[in-house]
Amino acid sequence: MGLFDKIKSAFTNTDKEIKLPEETEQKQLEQVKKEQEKANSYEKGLQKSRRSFTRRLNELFANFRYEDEEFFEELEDLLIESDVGFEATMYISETLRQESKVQNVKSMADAERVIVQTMVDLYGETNPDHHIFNDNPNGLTVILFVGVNGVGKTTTIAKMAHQYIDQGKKVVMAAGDTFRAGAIEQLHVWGDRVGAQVVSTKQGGDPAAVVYDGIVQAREHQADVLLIDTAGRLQNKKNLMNELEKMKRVISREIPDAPHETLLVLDATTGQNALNQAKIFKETTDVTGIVLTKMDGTAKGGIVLAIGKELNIPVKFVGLGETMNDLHPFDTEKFAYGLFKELIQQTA
Ligand SMILES: Nc1nc2c(ncn2[C@@H]2O[C@H](COP(=O)(O)OP(=O)(O)OP(=O)(O)O)[C@@H](O)[C@H]2O)c(=O)[nH]1
Repeated sequence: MGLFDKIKSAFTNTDKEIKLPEETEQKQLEQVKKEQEKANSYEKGLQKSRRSFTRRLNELFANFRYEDEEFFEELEDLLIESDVGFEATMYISETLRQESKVQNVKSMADAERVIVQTMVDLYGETNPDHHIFNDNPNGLTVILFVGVNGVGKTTTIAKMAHQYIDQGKKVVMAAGDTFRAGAIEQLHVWGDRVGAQVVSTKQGGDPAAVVYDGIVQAREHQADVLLIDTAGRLQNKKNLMNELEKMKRVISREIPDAPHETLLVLDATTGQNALNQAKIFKETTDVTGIVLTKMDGTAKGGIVLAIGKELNIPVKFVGLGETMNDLHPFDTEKFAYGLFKELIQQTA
């Protein structure tokens, strides 16, 4: 069953009252409540994109006949402007053309269903590894964060620290961005707020030395997780590569399988720019996953499809707001439902 059918069947079943056995433990009820809250965060966080896409698609169907070439041109424009990316746009448009030819599309409603179904299924197909998170079951998990300045890297580290601490884990953060004025101080402020120890040096110091100190401190305090901030200078690719490689060498010398994850943080509101950054980082270092921040701040929510089709790096987390609880592991079903809720309901 494709993702679309899965979501649709889940949606059409929501009217049925879920009867939990009377002896359901408080813990289970809390778990159900937490899941519901998570689903709501997706719906709330993706509201801007959902409203914009639904409105524009409805306008398209009101103004054009789906059999006309003009319709396809308008559809492609709409998708490109929603940051879906060239490859995914062409794939969606081509799928509709094919389906029209084999006569599976007889009405506007059919055409709308094909578009939404193709997009939803693409979310599932292009990002199959999103749920894989390599933590270290036998000790310290080391996560390296890379990305240019201002994308929300420090805030993402703080959010992740907060969530680990919430689970009862001990977290150390290493201020490996020794380049940007204020970056070290910013991480200290977050460390105090969330209750994580921060290891740092002075501005201009050697980031690899900070990483080493971070590992020493994490071991000394028997921490579960070490989160490492890095500087994100793209102007000089060679320097960036050398700096990241040196940090990674220090880490893997101390802990052979580490870093367990190298997460690239991208700002969803920057569209094509974010994609270009990702291409450079991909050439520079071994990125294991993407954190897409500020999804709540964009009306062009298609960027996950562009990343999936063009980069082949799984999106593992999404930022859906500014509070500490607004960072979520990427969930294809909740994400696609959050984006297409009304359109899926229309086809139900
Ligand atoms: N709305 C919204 N804002 C976010 C999200 N993630 C981060 N931000 C905001 O983005 C701004 C920039 O975040 P920072 O964490 O300071 O940026 P940064 O990438 O650490 O900057 P550098 O340290 O220079 O790399 C802050 O105002 C954050 O609150 C998100 O998911 N949604």
